[in-house]
Amino acid sequence: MQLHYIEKIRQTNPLIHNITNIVVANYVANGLLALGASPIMADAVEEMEELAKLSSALVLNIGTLDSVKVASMLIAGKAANQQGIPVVLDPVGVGATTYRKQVVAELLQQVKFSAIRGNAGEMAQLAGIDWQAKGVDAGSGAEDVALIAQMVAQRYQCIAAVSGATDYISDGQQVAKITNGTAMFPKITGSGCLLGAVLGAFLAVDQQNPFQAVTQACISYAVAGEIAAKALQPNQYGHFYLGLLDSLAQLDDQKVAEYAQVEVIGG
Ligand SMILES: Nc1ncnc2c1ncn2[C@@H]1O[C@H](COP(=O)(O)OP(=O)(O)OP(=O)(O)O)[C@@H](O)[C@H]1O
Ligand SMILES: Cc1ncsc1CCO
Ligand SMILES: [Mg+2]
Repeated sequence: MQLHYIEKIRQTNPLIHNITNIVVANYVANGLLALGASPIMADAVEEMEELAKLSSALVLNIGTLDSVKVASMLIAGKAANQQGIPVVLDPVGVGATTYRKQVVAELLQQVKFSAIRGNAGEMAQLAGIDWQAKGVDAGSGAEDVALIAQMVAQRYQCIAAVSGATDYISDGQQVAKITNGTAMFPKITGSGCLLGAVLGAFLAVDQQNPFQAVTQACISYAVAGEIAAKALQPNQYGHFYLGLLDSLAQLDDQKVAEYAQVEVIGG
């Protein structure tokens, strides 16, 4: 079956509202543009409700959170729920501090998320599993990552996407295991944050099949990185940073299908 997510994104040019961190905001906006979506980065509490009416998806990323931003996230999330548009959570570094844990708990309580995306350390924290995370980096732990994805999906009734060398996507029952990608991804900052925004764009064009939308988003993004890395020496991280944007711009659904390395278990 040939899927047409990228074609649909380019045809409909969905507006993706991001409340994201100061490290990656510019990169995420450029990545969404390269893919064919339309980014808006906006934090002011005064404009959250209006933006929910214009946007096709909302992405909340707590990377550089503060109390003002969190207040906007809560209002934006609730307004997006009311409008029926998908909301994505990126719980950056959630295990690192008490404040991050408290904020994520409150967001999860007050906002219904279509998808939560994080690295293994962040998602293990949300699943309540013991894990040695390191700041915003994944760290290591003994637990089966597929199980972490399933647990997060069940606990928060959403699609869970755990990124890493292998990505695991779950709706609570099925788990998709994706082995595309490149070891250059963790050498640039914001690669996970951009993936969270890309989930927003894919969900925006297919609200009926969120598991499929998130799985295809993760495959497409990993394939874009894989193709970008092929043209580079192993340590050309700066070139990869830009090459990933070019590769997203050049990607199409056919190339994704050609490169996809995915296995779906359970269901
Ligand atoms: N070692 C690896 N080999 C292949 N692909 C990888 C590897 N590590 C990460 N990826 C890919 O990198 C992308 C970003 O995921 P990652 O888990 O690195 O995000 P993250 O830790 O949240 O990043 P950041 O916080 O810097 O934004 C995903 O598409 C994932 O598949
Ligand atoms: C490095 C860093 N610190 C807070 S957010 C962020 C971007 C990657 O998660
Ligand atoms: Mg991250």
